Amino acid sequence: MTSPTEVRTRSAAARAIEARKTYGEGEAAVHALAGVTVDFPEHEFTAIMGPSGSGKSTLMQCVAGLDRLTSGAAFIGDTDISKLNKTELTLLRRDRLGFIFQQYNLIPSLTARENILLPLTLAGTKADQAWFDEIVRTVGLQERLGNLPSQLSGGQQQRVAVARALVPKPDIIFADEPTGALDSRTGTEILSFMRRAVDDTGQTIVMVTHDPHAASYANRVLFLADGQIVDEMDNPTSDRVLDRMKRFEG
Ligand SMILES: Nc1ncnc2c1ncn2[C@@H]1O[C@H](COP(=O)(O)OP(=O)(O)OP(=O)(O)O)[C@@H](O)[C@H]1O
Repeated sequence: MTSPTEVRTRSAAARAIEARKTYGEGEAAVHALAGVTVDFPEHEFTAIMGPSGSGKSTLMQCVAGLDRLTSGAAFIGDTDISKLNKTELTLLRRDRLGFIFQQYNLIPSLTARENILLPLTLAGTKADQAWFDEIVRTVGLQERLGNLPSQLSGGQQQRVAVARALVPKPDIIFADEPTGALDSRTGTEILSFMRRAVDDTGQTIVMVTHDPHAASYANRVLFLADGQIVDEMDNPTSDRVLDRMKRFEG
């Protein structure tokens, strides 16, 4: 039977419906999201761009259950997360979502292997060994699994974070400026790997970025301004994204 929080949606891994988020009250109110309706289709890589303060992180955080909408609804698959309590939300994030942030958020006292396996350890489940090996090989960490984060370069630490997000096979991965702290070569490697995860394993990724090059790895770019989606672009190239971003400055 379908519970009250389940509704039929098409093949969206996540979606927002009339999403509004207001900080503060009265004259001081900031409408970080001013009515956003959007689908994040399964097996696609979506980038979210827009000027500073346009609401990118707020949209991602509210769809990923890290923050609550003021009104409207956010869905992960068929689950209306605005109706979940705190514990249900924590479990949903743990069991169904993956996260990659600009700061890698690795546990300093755990090895690379333990960090990668942490979400599964917390959930009390075991890794699919073949899948773990494949991910580790693809991100090139075979020789580094026994190292602590402090013994790894920034790029290697972000590879651990990407592997940690992918190993549990989440329904969707949310990435906030995942390459923001990396040099361009390492950033490109990470983006290529994220792209391959979508193409080869059917992963779904939503990524907030300021970088037109990073956005060019996506299937589609959403452009936000003043808390609203003002444009979108399929099959983006760096140049087309850059041109579109320049129009925000005019
Ligand atoms: N906790 C908060 N309290 C008050 N205002 C907030 C809070 N978080 C965000 N805002 C405001 O909401 C708006 C949207 O912020 P958000 O961080 O989503 O933008 P962004 O597009 O991700 O920006 P950036 O590119 O600079 O990271 C901004 O005006 C911001 O100042």
